[in-house]
Amino acid sequence: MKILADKHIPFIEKAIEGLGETVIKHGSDMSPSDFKDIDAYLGRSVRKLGAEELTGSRVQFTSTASVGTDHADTDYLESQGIAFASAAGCNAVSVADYVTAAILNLACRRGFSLKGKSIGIIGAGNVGSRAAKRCEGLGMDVVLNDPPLKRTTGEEKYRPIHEMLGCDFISFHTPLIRSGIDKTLHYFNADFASKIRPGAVLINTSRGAVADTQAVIKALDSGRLSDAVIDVWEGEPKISAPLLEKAFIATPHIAGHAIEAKIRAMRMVVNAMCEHFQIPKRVDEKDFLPPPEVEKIEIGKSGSVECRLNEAVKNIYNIEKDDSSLRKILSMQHPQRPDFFDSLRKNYPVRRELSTVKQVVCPKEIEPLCKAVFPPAE
Ligand SMILES: NC(=O)C1=CN([C@@H]2O[C@H](COP(=O)(O)OP(=O)(O)OC[C@H]3O[C@@H](n4cnc5c(N)ncnc54)[C@H](O)[C@@H]3O)[C@@H](O)[C@H]2O)C=CC1
Ligand SMILES: O=C(O)C(=O)[C@H](O)COP(=O)(O)O
Repeated sequence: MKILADKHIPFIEKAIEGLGETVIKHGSDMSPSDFKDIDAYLGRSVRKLGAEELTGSRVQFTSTASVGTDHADTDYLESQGIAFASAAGCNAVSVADYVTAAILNLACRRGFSLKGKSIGIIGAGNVGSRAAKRCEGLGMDVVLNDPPLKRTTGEEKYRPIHEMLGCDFISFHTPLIRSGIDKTLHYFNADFASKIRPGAVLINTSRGAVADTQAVIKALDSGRLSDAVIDVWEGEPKISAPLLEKAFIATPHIAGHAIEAKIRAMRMVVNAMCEHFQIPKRVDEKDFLPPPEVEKIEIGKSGSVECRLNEAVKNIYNIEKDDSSLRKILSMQHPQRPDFFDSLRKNYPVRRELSTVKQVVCPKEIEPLCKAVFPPAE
């Protein structure tokens, strides 16, 4: 068996050792000829996957170590009888950590309290539902919107979109869907912007093209949006410099990049491949996870709750570092920028999920908030 795998799936070489011939490359360095004589492909979201790569290939099994599958032509794969696996839910905790870190950071630096602020969560799946729980725990009013879940479950907790237009924060957690009744392509556009609460905050950790870049820039310029937290960008790795300049927090598509999430994704796709080929081997993420780095965090006693929690979170995940790394792009020549964006993602430092801290010493009066920010490991 011959396997083509993305070099930046952590521990991939070790995990597939002994399973056959392996070719390990970074996704953006792979060319269609790399796919010709392979049986299995273990990829990431950085490389598209469809007819161009697979026509004439003998590949039987393909996969992506990500949740989003918009880079893969799943209709084509199905029509060719090629198996395809993704890593559903692998990084939901990591993205929820990111949203928590972003909201606390924004509230602290802008000097407002989160208590009683409202957030509309569009897409209440693995990420959205976890982000919602954290926000509720922080005292925010949460409105969920998820028409597909509303249709399948009938549950009242999924509200129509117009009910969240008045929210202080709007956070996107949908897949990128290009057409049909659940289309999310350019969901945030000029029309949407004209209906939201003036001064709202936009958070986009879903896919760049869920928001129309020009509409976000205009909404920031006009004050329709007071701030934006942008992790995902239209046309990555070529990103909009004007949006980067205007965003309050801007990061290089790393919300889901906690090491736990990446190893979970690796485990899911390798095991799916072994199952497909009826190979008895299974990998276990415990064999790859490094020990937690931070044993104990003490929450400070002075300052606003938001700033104290923000400082506590920074002990494990400092979102400001990711933001300032990305802003270095602005001092570079245009042709160098996409490679720099890519390199920040390829060489992302080890980041731990917030739940890995063993002990959080928290003043009694804010205990529920500490629990929301540092939830028990799942
Ligand atoms: N920035 C990052 O690093 C990451 C980004 N993502 C992106 O976030 C998305 C969500 O991730 P998960 O929660 O794990 O996926 P999920 O599949 O568990 O949840 C997505 C939810 O969106 C809902 N949905 C679909 N169309 C919708 C619409 N038009 N309006 C409202 N809701 C809609 C679905 O019913 C589903 O419940 C992924 O598809 C991916 O594109 C995911 C992980 C990491
Ligand atoms: O899972 C997803 O969807 C994401 O957006 C991941 O964070 C993408 O990770 P890579 O495939 O770029 O490693």
